[in-house]
Amino acid sequence: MIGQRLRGAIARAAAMQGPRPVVLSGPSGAGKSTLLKKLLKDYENVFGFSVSHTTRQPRPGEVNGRDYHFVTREEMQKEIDAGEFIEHAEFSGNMYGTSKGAVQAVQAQNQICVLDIDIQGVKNIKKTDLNPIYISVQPPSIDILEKRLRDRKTETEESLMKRLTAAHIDLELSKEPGLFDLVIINDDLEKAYSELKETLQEEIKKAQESRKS
Ligand SMILES: Nc1ncnc2c1ncn2[C@@H]1O[C@H](COP(=O)(O)OP(=O)(O)OP(=O)(O)O)[C@@H](O)[C@H]1O
Ligand SMILES: Nc1nc2c(ncn2[C@@H]2O[C@H](COP(=O)(O)O)[C@@H](O)[C@H]2O)c(=O)[nH]1
Repeated sequence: MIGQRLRGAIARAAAMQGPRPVVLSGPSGAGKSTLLKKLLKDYENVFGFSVSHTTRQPRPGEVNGRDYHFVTREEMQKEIDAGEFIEHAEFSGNMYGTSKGAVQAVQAQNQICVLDIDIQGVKNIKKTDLNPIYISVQPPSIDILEKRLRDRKTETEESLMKRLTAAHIDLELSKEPGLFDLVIINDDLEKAYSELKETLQEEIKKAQESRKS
């Protein structure tokens, strides 16, 4: 009886701390967005996506304000100078960044905030008090990564080369001990997704508990 009460109190105390945000990083084309979309679909009210700003052009099907806030370099620099960003980075010839507002919008909904950011973003978020779970999604090989990026048909030959160069750097830097809490090799999509869900189980439970109370 006492044991049960204690267990209940511990569960409530853990839930009160609130779930930690989640950072998904890894080379462009590794499968972050694919995994994230599955997570957002399966746990609609549990996770919320931190909508980044970018200066790159929208791809067909991308919606301003849902996939990214698509802005000009001048607009983004102005907001950075005004202190509105938690982190920002130059990637493959474009600026990307997470605004304070993007994270606050998700947290205001009581959802677990998921950030999809490159490795420079990871290093910069480490300097903040956000305290997320850091996950690196990686391809089984560079050749497979190149094939996935080519098949996605979103890149020019030039931007593809830039992304592959960045991928080599990412895979090297991500070996730093302690930088990531988990590395997922996204070979089989369902296996990778199961691994992601399993790692986030505790945070999912916390979020579901806090939504009940
Ligand atoms: N396990 C997998 N097996 C085969 N193809 C996959 C797998 N995971 C993702 N893909 C495909 O690889 C391509 C790249 O995936 P995705 O766009 O999710 O990568 P990403 O890491 O989000 O890239 P970026 O950082 O550029 O946004 C997509 O066309 C996706 O459908
Ligand atoms: N440091 C940040 N990196 C970000 C952010 N939003 C996205 N990204 C990363 O950029 C690349 C390319 O994305 P794509 O949509 O053009 O393919 C990818 O690695 C993303 O993770 C951000 O806010 N900050």
